[in-house]
Amino acid sequence: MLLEHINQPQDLKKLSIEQLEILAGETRQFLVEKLSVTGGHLSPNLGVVELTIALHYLFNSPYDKFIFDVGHQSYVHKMFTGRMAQFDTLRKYKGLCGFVKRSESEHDVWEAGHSSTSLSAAMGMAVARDLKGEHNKIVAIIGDGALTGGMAFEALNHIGHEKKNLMVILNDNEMSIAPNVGAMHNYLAKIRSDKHYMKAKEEVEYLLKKIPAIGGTLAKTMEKLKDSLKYMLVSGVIFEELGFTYLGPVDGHNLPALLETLKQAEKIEGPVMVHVLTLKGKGYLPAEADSHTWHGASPYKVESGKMLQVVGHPMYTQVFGDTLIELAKLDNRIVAVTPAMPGGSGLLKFAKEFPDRMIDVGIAEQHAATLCAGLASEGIKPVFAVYSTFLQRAYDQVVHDICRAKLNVVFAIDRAGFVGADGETHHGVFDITYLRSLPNIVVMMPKDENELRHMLKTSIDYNEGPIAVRYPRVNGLGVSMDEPLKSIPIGTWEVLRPGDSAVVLAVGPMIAIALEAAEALSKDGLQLRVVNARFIKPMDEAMLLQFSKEDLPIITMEEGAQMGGFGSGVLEFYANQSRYGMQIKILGVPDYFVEHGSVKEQRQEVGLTAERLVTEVKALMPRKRQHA
Ligand SMILES: Cc1ncc(C[n+]2csc(CCOP(=O)(O)OP(=O)(O)O)c2C)c(N)n1
Ligand SMILES: CC(=O)[C@@H](O)[C@H](O)COP(=O)(O)O
Ligand SMILES: [Mg+2]
Repeated sequence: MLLEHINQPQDLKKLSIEQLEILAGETRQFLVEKLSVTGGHLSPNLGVVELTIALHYLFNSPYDKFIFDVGHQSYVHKMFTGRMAQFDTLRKYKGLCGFVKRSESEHDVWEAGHSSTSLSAAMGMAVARDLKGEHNKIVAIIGDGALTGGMAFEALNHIGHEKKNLMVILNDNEMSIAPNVGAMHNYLAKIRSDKHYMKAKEEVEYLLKKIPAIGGTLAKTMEKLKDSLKYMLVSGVIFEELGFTYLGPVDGHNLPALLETLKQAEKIEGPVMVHVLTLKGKGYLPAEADSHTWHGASPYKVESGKMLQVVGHPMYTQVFGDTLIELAKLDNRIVAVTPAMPGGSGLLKFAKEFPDRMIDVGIAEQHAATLCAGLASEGIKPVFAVYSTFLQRAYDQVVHDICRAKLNVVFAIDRAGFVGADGETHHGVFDITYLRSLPNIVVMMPKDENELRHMLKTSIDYNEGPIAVRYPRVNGLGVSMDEPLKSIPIGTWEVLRPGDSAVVLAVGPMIAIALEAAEALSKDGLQLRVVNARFIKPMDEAMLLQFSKEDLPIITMEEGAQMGGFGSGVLEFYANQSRYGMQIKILGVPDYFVEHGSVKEQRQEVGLTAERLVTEVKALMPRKRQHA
């Protein structure tokens, strides 16, 4: 096995081209086997095996810098940079990260997780290199999906203008997570698919090479025509217009062709775009056949290609999708908008049922948000289905275009709270903080999947401005969902368990944890009142005033940043009411980025557990007795 002798990129350089091709096969086998146990981003990584081999074969990482966009396709890079032995811990707690990670290796020069940052980072590194008088290569590897991100266009605009020496490898597999969308996608498809065009291009390029030998006036005329001919036939003319030298498209699985093109690119001054055509999922038939499903694979059986289904009640995501269909049947104002996550957001069935009321804008959260504002300004009821972490990308649009204008946009915020294996770049732990501080917005979170249904109904019925319902990346609790949809009065909480020792104001999945703690405390004679604080904004002020009258110690519990979160809101409320001397404890996510692992491990790490709540309630008791 060649693979076992690859401990560092230099080991690749000792191999012949034939051996590199054998190594590609062994690398795929390694990925398919390892990820059948750990799960992970299988199809993206199977698509970049030859490309990653070629990059490490030709260039000298970490002196030459590889910047992976998103970073979910960096497993092969990690294999060749000394981390093969750690793949059993991929995306596990304290194990190998599923994205590029500077702390793991000197070869990991740029961290991401969110899309479309690689070109800006590459430009920054190129400017830095030139200011320092260094001469290393800078290579950004960006997918066709990530290229639909606005940041990528901002960077292309700047790079093409500044003409810095850097290389952009466009890994074009025609897929985002789902099939890619947009005009850029269509343009790339034209380049990819126009075989006659490619043939003509080859013939004319052959002729252009012969011009000097033709001699006489024809040669002079052809010489004059050369640029316009080249211009006409350079397939990536859009990139050439932006100041790049475009090379390709080249077969991303043909190592000799890849190596030749990259060697050619290396010699070119200024920015170069190398257009590489790959097959997402290459080499593993189930992933080739359905690279959408195999984009983020659960553990699976290699032979059958059957993913091991997680047994449990429907995910909140599925309940969202089903409920939105139910609501959309009754209300034709409803339009769903997704930034390239139709599957992850649970909208595939909706898209089938209402094809003309489902909009996938590509990886373009900023555009998606203001598109929703435009829709709402004309009386449509847009439902912006977005992961909490990716909504961060559109913060100004939420502030400037939606909240300030008080437009009736519904935010269906999925992956709210810890997300598990994707880790720190993907947790939805900041949206409570960044939304509750905005005027005109309602923010709520259900206690279970049935209440999610009612909150969606509430959102559609609400016409006083923007409203957000956030829900976690977990299975529901298995509660009944038979009752007819009903609106919930805005700003009302509910007491789920009575008690007069202390009050816990719990948000979303923290409620189940609070009920477990209450049960344990009752065995010690302490009665914890459990409140479903389902409206983060506006809060139930009547209930808050009641608690201060009863002089009850209060604990808030949220799977979100403590800084500026729901608990902060409770503190602010009492401070503004001049209710001094209240005993209030905030349980949330501390002020650091929580790494990958399982949701359970992440909650354990930050103390969002029943045991912790029991301890905190007991710690508040003596002072309460002192009062008496
Ligand atoms: C800002 C942002 N939005 C959405 C995502 C979710 N996401 C992760 S990978 C991906 C598709 C990327 O497509 P492409 O760049 O073509 O890479 P491929 O998986 O095809 O190799 C998306 C939408 C993200 N990581 N960041
Ligand atoms: C890399 C990326 O951002 C997406 O693939 C993300 O990992 C999807 O997350 P879910 O698995 O929660 O849909
Ligand atoms: Mg792609």
